[in-house]
Amino acid sequence: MAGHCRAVSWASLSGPLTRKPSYKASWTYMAESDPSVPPQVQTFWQWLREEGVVSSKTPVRPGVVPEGLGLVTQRDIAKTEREAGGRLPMATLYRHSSRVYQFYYILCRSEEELSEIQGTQLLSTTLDVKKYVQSEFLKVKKEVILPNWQLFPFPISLDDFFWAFGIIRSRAFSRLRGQSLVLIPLVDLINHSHTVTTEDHAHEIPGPAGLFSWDLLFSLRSPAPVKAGEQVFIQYNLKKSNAEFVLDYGFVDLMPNRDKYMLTLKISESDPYFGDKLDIAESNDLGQTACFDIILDRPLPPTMFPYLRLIALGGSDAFLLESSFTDSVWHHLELPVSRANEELLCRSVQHVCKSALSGYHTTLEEVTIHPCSHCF
Ligand SMILES: C[S@@+](CC[C@H](N)C(=O)[O-])C[C@H]1O[C@@H](n2cnc3c(N)ncnc32)[C@H](O)[C@@H]1O
Repeated sequence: MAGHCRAVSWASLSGPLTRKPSYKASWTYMAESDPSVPPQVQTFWQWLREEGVVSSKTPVRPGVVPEGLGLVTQRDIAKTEREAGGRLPMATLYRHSSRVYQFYYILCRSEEELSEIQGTQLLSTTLDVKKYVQSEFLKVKKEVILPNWQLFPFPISLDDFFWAFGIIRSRAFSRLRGQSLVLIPLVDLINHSHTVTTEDHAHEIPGPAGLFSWDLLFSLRSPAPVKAGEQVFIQYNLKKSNAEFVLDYGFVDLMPNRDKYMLTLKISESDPYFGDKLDIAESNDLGQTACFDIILDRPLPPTMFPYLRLIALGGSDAFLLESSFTDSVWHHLELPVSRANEELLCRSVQHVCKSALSGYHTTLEEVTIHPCSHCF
């Protein structure tokens, strides 16, 4: 089978009713499986070999790596080769490879365990997502599962639903033509590295039938040259904060600028100048509530201080809210308006910080890092 390119189409990725493109997997070479990978993965790999999807010269194979399982190259993938279309074409079908399905994992933590992250924004986001998944499950159960129970080979529990939700969040590829999300099992073994600075890795290419075919190859391109035996990495997401990384993937990333605190500010409805302040905020693309990402070691968001000064505006400074200042008020707010206004905004920021910090049950000095058996 060496050198033979065989395509397998994955019905799970498309259906005749949707008329969406179906993906095909193609491998140009053959590969041996790594004996250290779990038996299920070996069985799956064997099946792929029997189907002619992989071969001994397949450029990557599943391997045991510090991140759990990953994709390890069998030969050098050179830069020129990559640019000339040296792809890692792949697609598979298998389940439960990961040592830890992290999203599922954090969402399924008990209230007591979650109290370890008490005070963090991660806790409130996790609890919100948990509630959302639970309510979605009830909806899906009522509208899809119960009316079609005969289609499901086993009862589906909330736990199964959390599992599926976690799989999608941590393993699906997005932004492909015709599909908002795709799950491609073997490809989903690819791990993240902060050293990769581009998200450009997933591509669709026409299948053997050409441009007008519904069959597409999913092509994953290594963003960097990789030496034989090394792991291939991609960049999962350049924009997510570390809290989002933990929620979606279960780990924090080393890339700078991921440590964010989202400061939420609000113009109070009981403010005597509420209407005027809201008009000014809205004409500067902000609203009654505005969220500002405070990133460690980075300058504060430029619109945060004008917004804070606007919220604090009152007393003898309230003349700035008059209509004659409509065009220039924001410009004035970019610099301190008065000592009283500046002191008020400092006090309110201090108050926000103190109440955020009071949510933690330990101080930084009291925190001891416990080695965790689930961490890599
Ligand atoms: C798409 S899967 C990758 C395959 C996964 N390692 C496995 O064993 O199935 C994503 C998961 O891999 C792990 N992972 C990926 N990149 C990682 C990294 N740089 N550090 C730690 N864990 C990582 C996380 O558990 C993440 O949720």
